[in-house]
Amino acid sequence: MIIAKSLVKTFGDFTAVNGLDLSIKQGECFGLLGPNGAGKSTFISMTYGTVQRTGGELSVFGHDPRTNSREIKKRMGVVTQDNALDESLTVMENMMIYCAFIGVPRSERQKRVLDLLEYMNLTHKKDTKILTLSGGMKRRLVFVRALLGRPELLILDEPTTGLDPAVRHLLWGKVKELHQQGTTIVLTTHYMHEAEVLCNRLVIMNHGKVSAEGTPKDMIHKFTPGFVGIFSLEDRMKLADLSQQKSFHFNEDASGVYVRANALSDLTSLHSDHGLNPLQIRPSNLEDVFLKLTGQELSADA
Ligand SMILES: Nc1ncnc2c1ncn2[C@@H]1O[C@H](COP(=O)(O)OP(=O)(O)OP(=O)(O)O)[C@@H](O)[C@H]1O
Repeated sequence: MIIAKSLVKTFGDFTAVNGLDLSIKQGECFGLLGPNGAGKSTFISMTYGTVQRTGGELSVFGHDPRTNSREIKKRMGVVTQDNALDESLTVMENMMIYCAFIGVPRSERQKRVLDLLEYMNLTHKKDTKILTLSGGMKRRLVFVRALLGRPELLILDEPTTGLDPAVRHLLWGKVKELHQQGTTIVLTTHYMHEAEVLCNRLVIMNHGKVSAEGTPKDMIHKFTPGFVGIFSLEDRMKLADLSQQKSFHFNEDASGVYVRANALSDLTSLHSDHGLNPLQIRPSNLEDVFLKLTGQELSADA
């Protein structure tokens, strides 16, 4: 559905996307992860022709966005990072104007808007001015807007940033539902848990290209297998010594010392053999992979 080959985008002498290769298939919920500035939004903007590529190849639904972005936009819905709603108009007015803009037949507009407002639990706000909506309501409304064209492909650019847990969980449910109904989804997020919950496949981007690709499970298994024990900072010296001897992966930040080991028993033995009590032990997760691959892991053995 989206194929990028050696894709490049430069802004002046700065290269934002630097030889990106990826292929997103119909029916996937595909995650694009990467640190700030990795080139995720630039890539997304290239898929619908708002940003023109500098080099390489890009096709979406078999079309080149450089020459055929209209065809692509008809079949795609986008939840952008900024809401871009007309604050002085009501919810209904905003959505009706958007329906006209994307060419929904006049006779269908009202029903389509009302159905989607219902779907996103916003019916009671239909005559309310955007100005008075909460951040969570505005985000849900941007989802409504993205779905008005009944897209085959839904692009979600950091869809839950800044939202409270209840709204985030509600949106996760909706994304899962849309995916189950056959919508192809491309998601960028800085919440690793969100990517683990929603994505069947993902890439981690760094400096404008793909660092790693796979299912969340495979990536964890490949790059950071095992378990992580979190210890108090007071234990840092003892743990640093033991990590050298036992080749544990050892990191620390302001909240504690993180020790990753392949086997759970390696961590529990720190308690039985050395009197070191973990505050928590958890299976390693996508955040561990992300920190490792983007070079942000503070590691004694790095
Ligand atoms: N129009 C532009 N002109 C100049 N530089 C740009 C432009 N758009 C993006 N960039 C730069 O390209 C790089 C990649 O930006 P991009 O927004 O694609 O990253 P991102 O991975 O989406 O980051 P974030 O997670 O912060 O949204 C950044 O360094 C950014 O400053």
